[in-house]
Amino acid sequence: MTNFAGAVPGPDGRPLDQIRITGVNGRGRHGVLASERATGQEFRADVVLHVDTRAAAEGDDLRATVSYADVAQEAHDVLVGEPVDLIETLAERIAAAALGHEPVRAVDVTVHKPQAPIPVSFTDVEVSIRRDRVAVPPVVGAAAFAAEASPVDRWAAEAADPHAAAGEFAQPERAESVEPTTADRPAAPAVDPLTAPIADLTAGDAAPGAEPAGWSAEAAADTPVSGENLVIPEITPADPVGAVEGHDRHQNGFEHAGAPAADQAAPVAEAVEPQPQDAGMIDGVPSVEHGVPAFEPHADAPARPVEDEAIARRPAYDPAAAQAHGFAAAAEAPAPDAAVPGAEQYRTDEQYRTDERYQPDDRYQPEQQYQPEQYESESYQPDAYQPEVYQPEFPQETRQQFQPEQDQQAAFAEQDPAAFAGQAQAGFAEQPAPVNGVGQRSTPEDRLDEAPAEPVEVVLALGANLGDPQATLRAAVMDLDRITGLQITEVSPLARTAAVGGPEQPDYLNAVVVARTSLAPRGLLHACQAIEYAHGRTREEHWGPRSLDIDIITYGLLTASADDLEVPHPRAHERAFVLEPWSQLKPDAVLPGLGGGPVAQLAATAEDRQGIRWLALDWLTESHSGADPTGDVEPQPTASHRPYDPPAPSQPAPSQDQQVPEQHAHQDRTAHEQAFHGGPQAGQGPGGPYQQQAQDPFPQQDAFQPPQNGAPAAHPQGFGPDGVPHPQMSGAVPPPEEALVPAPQAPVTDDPGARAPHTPPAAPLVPPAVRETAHHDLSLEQVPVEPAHPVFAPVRPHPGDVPFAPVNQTAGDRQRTQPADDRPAWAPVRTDEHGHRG
Ligand SMILES: Nc1ncnc2c1ncn2[C@@H]1O[C@H](COP(=O)(O)OP(=O)(O)OP(=O)(O)O)[C@@H](O)[C@H]1O
Ligand SMILES: Nc1nc2c(c(=O)[nH]1)N=C(CO)CN2
Repeated sequence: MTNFAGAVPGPDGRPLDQIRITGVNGRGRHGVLASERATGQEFRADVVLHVDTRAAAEGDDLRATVSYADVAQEAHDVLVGEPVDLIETLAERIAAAALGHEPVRAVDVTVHKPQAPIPVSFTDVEVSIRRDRVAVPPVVGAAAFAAEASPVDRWAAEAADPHAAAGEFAQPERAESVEPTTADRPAAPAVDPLTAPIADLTAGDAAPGAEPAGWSAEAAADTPVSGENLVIPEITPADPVGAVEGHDRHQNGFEHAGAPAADQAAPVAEAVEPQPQDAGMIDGVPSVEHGVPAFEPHADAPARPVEDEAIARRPAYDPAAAQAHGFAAAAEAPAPDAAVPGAEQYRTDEQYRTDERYQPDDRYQPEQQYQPEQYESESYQPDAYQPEVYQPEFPQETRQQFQPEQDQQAAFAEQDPAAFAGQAQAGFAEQPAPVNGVGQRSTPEDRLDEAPAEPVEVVLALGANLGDPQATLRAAVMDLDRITGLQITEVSPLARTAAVGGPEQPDYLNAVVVARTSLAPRGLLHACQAIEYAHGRTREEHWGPRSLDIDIITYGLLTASADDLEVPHPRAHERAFVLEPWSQLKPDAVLPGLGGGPVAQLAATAEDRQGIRWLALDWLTESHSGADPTGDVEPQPTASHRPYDPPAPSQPAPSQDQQVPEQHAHQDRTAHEQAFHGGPQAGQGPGGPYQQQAQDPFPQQDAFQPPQNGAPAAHPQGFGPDGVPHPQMSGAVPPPEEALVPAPQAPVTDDPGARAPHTPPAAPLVPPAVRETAHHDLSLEQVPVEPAHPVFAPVRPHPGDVPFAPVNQTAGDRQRTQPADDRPAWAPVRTDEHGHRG
């Protein structure tokens, strides 16, 4: 009954259990036809609740799980409630209601419409969605973000001031706070170092953790929702429940937000094609298309204002608000389900509450069913939480984050009652304490088992040098993004790097992804390891060759060490193969912890920096490692058959010393196109529809200039350190030069005077981010933009822009972040059920 394969992993990485409710019936008036509105018809819902049921089973206690009766009732209420056009909307609302129950970590909803007005014989129409608790806050308002000093600046300021108080980049005892930069901000609560960067991003101009300044529930309730200010994180393809974060708020005091939630629900849900999100990373069977979302907001939609971000954090569907507003109107119509036999079977809340078997003992307060306080009771939390365990490592302020939320809030309230009250109104005060999948704080082994209260930004490093590394890394990116509780936001260029340490082995391909996660650090480690294993990872030799390696580089600003996991990764600070792609993606990134600092500077001085052979921008959609990205053909690298024999040059042959790898690369690319896609214009390329461009997507050699003093000689084929194809590799084709970012040549300098001043460009210059992290002066170097690059826009085409569109970014977001450039920043990777790109 569910269309989603594979269990959803819980915060600890273990698969969650499932509670299935099938065939919830209701007669509703949903549909786009007037006749459907007038007469109504039958709708049916199936709901799968992904819950950890162990604690409930252990204590035989309903309170530790979710009452299926409640969820069934809520599903029924939606089916018979306010008429909407789409069954997608119904599914979204039911999912939101289910996720309103704390123990539910994810939910699958199928809505059936067996009597749909279809003029041919059919059995049923159904829509299935999976939603989970990871909510990605809205794309950062560029202005709000730009107003902040960059992390590097803050780091430098802190490093330069010997008298500086505990700062954000300090070692553990000083790692807890991110200072508001605006004097008149309300005082913030102690900031959770895990979530501080995210709080920064999401709170816009407000203090970390606070609702945006000036926002009030009442004011937001009056905010009209239109294509202009409609916020879409709730329903972006793999952004399953932006609604849910808001919904949590509903559950915790947000229901007073008022009408717009109900108003919002219809346009939001009907505008976007739900994209199932498969948690199948365990079995490694991709079943998701990261496609172009159906919904695009108004072309000149403004960057999301702060107020919009507040709205974005509210539920897409708020049953309470709907009841008060949307449903009230619906109630004036004749009750569509009045005569549905058996409807009363779902009306069991009351039964539960009056049924002796479920009578609460003195601890049981139905209205507090999943409130955090309940878990403070002895039976629920005998030994779960012992702050003193952590005391030696943490100063008081830092420990605050591991105290129950209520304690933090009490401290905050004491510190600044007014600010506290403001936040309480906006839902802060009643946010649940971090809990595991059953709504009950588990006994953490250590803090690496603690799930964060809010999604945390994490940086993961991927590496591979066996098999078809590029294909593996691509698949790994998609697998990571499918983890329930993890959502990739950005992907770095791909670096080919000389192997560091270990035995003699082939070069690596390395990349870095930035993601947000609601998983505990250890849960994230296990999920990453599951993906490693799914891709054939074995651990035979220390630092030996491997099909896939995924390291957790950072987990927010957390600094923690245990036998099995250390964050930040203890060797990240010295590894150019991690730092360089990371700094390309995030030029301002700062590595916290011992040996940390600005990533670009660390990259510049890392010992293995010379081992960075090239960086490719378009690796998610173009093949640089030799394997056919469609998976149809597996080219064999042999002396007699190169994967992509270059065709006869269409240009005058370059002189010997001009025959740089880029030339090979370009030729190889063209040959690749001919071999696998019938030539450059042969319909849909591997990157999906965005690659169908009128102009030759692979410009001729003379259409652009190769980097003047940039890219070092990459080996035109083969993957061995000496350029000879390695027997274990399927061959390596360097990317075409338009996809290359010059690899580092000289140490980076922070002295702007050391860089030649920019002359007015005849053509766009190499983007600053590239220049600054390429470690040499490219100020006069020009790169062509016409004809269009095939897939990726250059790194950071506009200051402050997102360099690579998040994997899940919507078309609307692309428009906002790439206003002056109609080339796609990122072509969605489409995969079939076997993970092959279509
Ligand atoms: N931040 C981290 N990310 C991933 N694994 C970690 C981390 N910290 C500790 N580990 C532990 O390291 C163990 C070895 O990991 P792995 O085999 O991937 O190491 P490696 O990649 O060969 O070497 P390196 O850790 O130097 O990258 C893992 O089983 C894991 O428990
Ligand atoms: N170039 C490169 N060298 C390595 C890598 C890697 O990913 N890239 N990983 C290692 C262990 O994790 C050891 N050495």
